[in-house]
Amino acid sequence: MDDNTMSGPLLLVGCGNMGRAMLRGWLDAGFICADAVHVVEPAVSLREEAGALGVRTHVSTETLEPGFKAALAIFAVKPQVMAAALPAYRPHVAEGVTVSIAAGIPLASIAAGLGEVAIVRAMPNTPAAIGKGSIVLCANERASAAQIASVTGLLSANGTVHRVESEAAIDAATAISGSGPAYVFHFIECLADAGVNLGLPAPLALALARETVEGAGALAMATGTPPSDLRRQVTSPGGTTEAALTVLMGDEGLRDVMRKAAVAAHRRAVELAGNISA
Ligand SMILES: NC(=O)c1ccc[n+]([C@@H]2O[C@H](COP(=O)([O-])OP(=O)(O)OC[C@H]3O[C@@H](n4cnc5c(N)ncnc54)[C@H](OP(=O)(O)O)[C@@H]3O)[C@@H](O)[C@H]2O)c1
Ligand code: PRO
Repeated sequence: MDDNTMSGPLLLVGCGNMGRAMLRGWLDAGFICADAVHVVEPAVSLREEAGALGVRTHVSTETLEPGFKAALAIFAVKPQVMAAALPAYRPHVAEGVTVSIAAGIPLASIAAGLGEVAIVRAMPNTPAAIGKGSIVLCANERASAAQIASVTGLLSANGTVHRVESEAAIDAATAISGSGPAYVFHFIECLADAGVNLGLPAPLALALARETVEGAGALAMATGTPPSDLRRQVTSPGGTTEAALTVLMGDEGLRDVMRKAAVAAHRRAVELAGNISA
């Protein structure tokens, strides 16, 4: 590849929750043609779902053409299966750039499975399906500027791409933006439950919780105003928000809970690195 466009086939290995989200983002944005994409996915229902999007599907590497060379290969399989999965792809990825989105798995470990090839480690999140994801990436020394630009170009169909030089930042980002949508979805669940507890019908409580998170997120992005200022704008002295924030911002409040949750996620990312030999 000599610029930031795809000049050959794209190989997606694993089309579960995150692989499918990314594929949808690429296709919906028109960043790739479906018939340039080969998906390897052992699960029949997921393979059929991918096939319905127009991409070519394979149960394993055995049905890839023997001389198949991916310009860009994306590994979206669980960290625990990376070590076993990588070697079969060696002949197919040697000339392109490989992207791994597996939580915790270091660049060096991926190279141990694939050989000394160009590798980008990326951490996306599920809003990638609608082009609203956050993607953090870090490349090894084999990846050329053109290859990194090509990966960045593709992943920008999934959302905002942040390049980092330190691989350690990928594990930290995993705990914040990679897992983060689940924290926000749980917040929506909790806010809706609180509404039901106060007597609102469940569908109305859920609608209000979803709309509030969407609206507050959009306002935070649109204004660029610090979130602490936006919070103060909601908080009338002696009013209702202040009463609630006394609970949320008290000892062992949300800040403390969030920090502990992120530390637990980060610790797990570091543990997952042990699932493949370097
Ligand atoms: N989900 C997220 O929000 C998210 C966000 C950022 C990063 N990630 C990372 O993305 C990766 C995938 O996560 P996920 O949530 O999408 O998992 P998932 O839903 O389990 O999808 C992974 C898929 O890969 C398939 N697979 C297993 N071995 C394979 C092989 N050798 N070749 C091709 N496909 C194979 C699995 O099939 P079987 O189930 O039949 O084994 C499964 O359908 C993980 O490494 C995770 O850390 C996920
Ligand atoms: N989903 C993956 C996990 O839970 C990685 C970040 C989001 O491990």
